[in-house]
Amino acid sequence: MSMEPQESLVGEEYEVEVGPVAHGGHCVARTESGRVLFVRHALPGERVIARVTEGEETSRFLRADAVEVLEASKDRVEAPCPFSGPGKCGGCDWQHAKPGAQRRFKGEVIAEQLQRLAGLTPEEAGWDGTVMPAEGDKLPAGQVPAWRTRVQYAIDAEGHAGLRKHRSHEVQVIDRCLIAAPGVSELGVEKREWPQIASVEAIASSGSADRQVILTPKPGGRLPIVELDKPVSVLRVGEKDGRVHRVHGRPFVRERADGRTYRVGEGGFWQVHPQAADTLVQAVMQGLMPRKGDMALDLYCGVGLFAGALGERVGEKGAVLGIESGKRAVEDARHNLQDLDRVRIEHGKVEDVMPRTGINNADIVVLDPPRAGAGKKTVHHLASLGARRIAYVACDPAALARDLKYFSEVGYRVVKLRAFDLFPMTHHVECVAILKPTGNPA
Ligand SMILES: C[S@@+](CC[C@H](N)C(=O)[O-])C[C@H]1O[C@@H](n2cnc3c(N)ncnc32)[C@H](O)[C@@H]1O
Repeated sequence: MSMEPQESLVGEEYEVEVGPVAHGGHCVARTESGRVLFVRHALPGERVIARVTEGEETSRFLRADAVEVLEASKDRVEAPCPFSGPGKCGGCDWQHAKPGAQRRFKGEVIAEQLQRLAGLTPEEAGWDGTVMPAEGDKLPAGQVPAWRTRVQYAIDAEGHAGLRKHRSHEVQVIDRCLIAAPGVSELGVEKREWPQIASVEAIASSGSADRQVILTPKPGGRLPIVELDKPVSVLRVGEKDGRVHRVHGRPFVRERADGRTYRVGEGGFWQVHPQAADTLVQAVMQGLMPRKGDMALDLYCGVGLFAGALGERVGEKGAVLGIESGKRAVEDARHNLQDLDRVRIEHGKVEDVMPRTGINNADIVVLDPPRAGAGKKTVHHLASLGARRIAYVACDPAALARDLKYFSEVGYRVVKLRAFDLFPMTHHVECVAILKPTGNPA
């Protein structure tokens, strides 16, 4: 292997015609010599000047920003956020696109991943090709949905709060994040200084008035007295153990979904969009159609969102088993579902707990894995349980498509797929796929 220093192409500019959207919040373009560019801040069909932000002579592809638009797409709008644009905040990918176009791009990415990794057309996946906005997010032109109930602020060397630039540790200082939920903005994290602090996560529950900040001090840094514009509970990340500890106030926030209250402690997972938990529960229950007496699994169950919904529906003769690897989330799930004695929560990794507990059958299954997906081993194990329906909740269409392919190898086919825009302005999208055993019309 040659150890010659490679010539950086950062700063080089190319005039290009912009091609389709690719997974990750950018578009594909080619230079005259055929080199592939992943261009941010561009839209399909535009002619732009793309300035390279990452890459060398020998790189397989280059990353670039559209720094000048020569021919604009009809989908382009002026980015409503002043901190969006080349070299600025990396949080949003599609501020410069109309909301309908953003959803269309996300749909194109899902279609491409399904075709490439699972060999499925939208029709074969039981998908109408649409990406649905969350309830209340269809706003008049120029208005932006303020949906983000959890914001991870990075703190710069002077102690100012901001957000990280794209693929960088640099901080874009901001005075307001346009997509932050009002409960987060009202705290005024951006208005004060945070010496000795590396990051501040601000959480505003959408199901209660609970507000929380989780502080990560710099190495050796001391915690400040936290005075914000609204009362908050304060937690900190321990320097030695990396775990979240209570400083004052409640160590959890209370969220609501499907008519139940869920305690979410110490930085545990909860969907970030206020409509997301209810939207996903509804889609999963419509797809699984639980029956009284069913044996149900909720894999990667977090604080018990789907286990709670299933526990309500399978009746006293049914049973629900949730599996979750986060210790604190398991405690919360057990607390949240203590009134449902048919629900049991096991602590551990799905791939370890399933074989260990000897689960060998289930009527219905929901799985909601992290971005990496479930993987071949878990998919194959799941298929052996003989469930009549499986609901797969996915935040990464590439991992979903790969896992759908694994399911198809072991006798399960996707019969319905729905996609939801639960992350407006960003490239993220949530999918719910419903699978049935091949050849089973029920
Ligand atoms: C996308 S979240 C879903 C949580 C829950 N279904 C919800 O909607 O609130 C994924 C969860 O899986 C957990 N997790 C990650 N890897 C795991 C594994 N290998 N086995 C079990 N749980 C895992 C995480 O701690 C997280 O709570």
